[in-house]
Amino acid sequence: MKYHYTSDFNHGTTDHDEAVHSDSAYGSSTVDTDTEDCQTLLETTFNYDEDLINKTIMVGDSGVGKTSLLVQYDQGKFIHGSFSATVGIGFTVMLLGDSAVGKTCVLVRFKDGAFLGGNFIATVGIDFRNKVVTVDNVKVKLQIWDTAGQERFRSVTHAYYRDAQALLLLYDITSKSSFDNIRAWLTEIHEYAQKDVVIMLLGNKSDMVAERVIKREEGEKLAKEYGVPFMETSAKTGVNVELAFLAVAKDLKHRAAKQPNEPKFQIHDYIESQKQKSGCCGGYM
Ligand SMILES: Nc1nc2c(ncn2[C@@H]2O[C@H](COP(=O)(O)OP(=O)(O)OP(=O)(O)O)[C@@H](O)[C@H]2O)c(=O)[nH]1
Repeated sequence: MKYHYTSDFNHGTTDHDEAVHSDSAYGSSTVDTDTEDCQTLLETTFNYDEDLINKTIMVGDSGVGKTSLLVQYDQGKFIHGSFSATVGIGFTVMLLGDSAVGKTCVLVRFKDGAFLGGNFIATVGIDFRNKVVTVDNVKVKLQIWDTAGQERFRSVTHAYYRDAQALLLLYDITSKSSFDNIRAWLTEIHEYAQKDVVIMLLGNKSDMVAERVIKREEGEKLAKEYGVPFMETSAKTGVNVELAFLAVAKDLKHRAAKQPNEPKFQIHDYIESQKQKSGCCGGYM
């Protein structure tokens, strides 16, 4: 079982803390504990309570130790000599979609450049990781929230929607139900997310050519209907993963720094031009 909680999660009232390690922005890799043991542990000790969700924001001068305090709280250790100023401009990106479409794998591919193969371990609750990217010579920190696709965690993720500035909505090109559910996800997004949130539709697992059941054109058509950009990605091969995050970062950065007379950033054109540069595949809207 892939067990995640973030520092936003109140975990003071359950007794899972010692047995479970967090895999957050400062963690190295996803922690896979013995599946059966952890499943039992979860069933017996994880009493999810919506009321326990809270948020803590740390403020203070640069260098006072905010990041170190968070690492200490999150991992129980102090990282010596690791000071690097947290960059000033940052955005929150949320990954959404049915369970097993590949949200965690896409995030790990983007963050660590690796593919999490092997047994599928469903995310519990919500996890986050940070990655700094450079957009037009400006460092932009993306805090990326990986949500659990399973229905039973839906109320947890709802609580986070309104803080997200961009949403990457995934389906699996080998799963018709995950594609069919995209409309329901978009309805939910319109209900809970900010009105001007950046949305991108991703058809993941494009490497699984033989198992494909959703044509690229179907993804393109749906994206067009909702007026959102679209790409097919593969967490396994890495195709279009970085481009998806960078396009979103660029769009958000342009919005944040836009002068009154400056034209709006055209995310569709950007994606197209980047794909042509890399000679890459994958559809877009
Ligand atoms: N071939 C292939 N397999 C993938 C790809 N992305 C994910 N997978 C596999 O699909 C399964 C599910 O991946 P996850 O990333 O854990 O799925 P998720 O969307 O995070 O699922 P939840 O945490 O339950 O919401 C795993 O077995 C992955 O190895 C991909 O691009 N290609």
